[in-house]
Amino acid sequence: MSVLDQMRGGVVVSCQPVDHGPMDQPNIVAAMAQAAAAGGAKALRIEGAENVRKTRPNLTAPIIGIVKRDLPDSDIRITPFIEDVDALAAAGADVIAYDATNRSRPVSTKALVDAILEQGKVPMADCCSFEDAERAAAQGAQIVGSTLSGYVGQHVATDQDEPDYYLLEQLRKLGLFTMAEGRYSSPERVREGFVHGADAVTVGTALTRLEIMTSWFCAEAPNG
Ligand SMILES: CC(=O)N[C@H](C=O)[C@@H](O)[C@H](O)[C@H](O)COP(=O)(O)O
Repeated sequence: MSVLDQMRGGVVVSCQPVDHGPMDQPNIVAAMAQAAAAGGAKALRIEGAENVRKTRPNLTAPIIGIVKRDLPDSDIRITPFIEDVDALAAAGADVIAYDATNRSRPVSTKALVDAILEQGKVPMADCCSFEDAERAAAQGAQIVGSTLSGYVGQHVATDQDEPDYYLLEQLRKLGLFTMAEGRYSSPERVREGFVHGADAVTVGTALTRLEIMTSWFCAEAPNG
């Protein structure tokens, strides 16, 4: 079965602990991935080649790999360099996701897609708009995701904001595999994602960022 068919109609769990928090360790990421797969996740989204390498051996489900970087001269964070693509491929990622927004960047999106295809991996475009996805489709991306909607520009979405169902419906029209991603923080939102045309829905924070999840519950307690 192809990687896309393995993910179709299912939930992808993004195992990205809070940066530099106590759970930000390859062993823990690998354990979270195994637990998520045991719970029914059809694929895992993993940040960092080291985490992918640690996770791969104990998992049959596809891995969507990314590398996140903080660059001094660009706002692009997700898989900005060809060397990131190569490291993720060598570590065992099946899909490689990259920032597909139209912002100033060190390496063109076309070069990134070409490098991912050259490695025999599936390119996934993390988009914030329909235009991003259209451009990505023309360049050879095989998955388009709503990942960056709400995170580019002035207003930055909070975890409490709704997912971008409208963008999802637009992405659907391209006829590519459509990933709903970003603020799918409850089973109801996952259901809505499929109603609005997702082929798969990625859930991150609500399952794998314990500090943030805990704070949601604590916010309802009288002593915070
Ligand atoms: C904007 C950005 O950098 N998103 C990242 C992409 O990898 C992750 O921080 C998100 O956790 C992931 O997309 C899943 O989304 P959510 O955590 O909302 O379920």
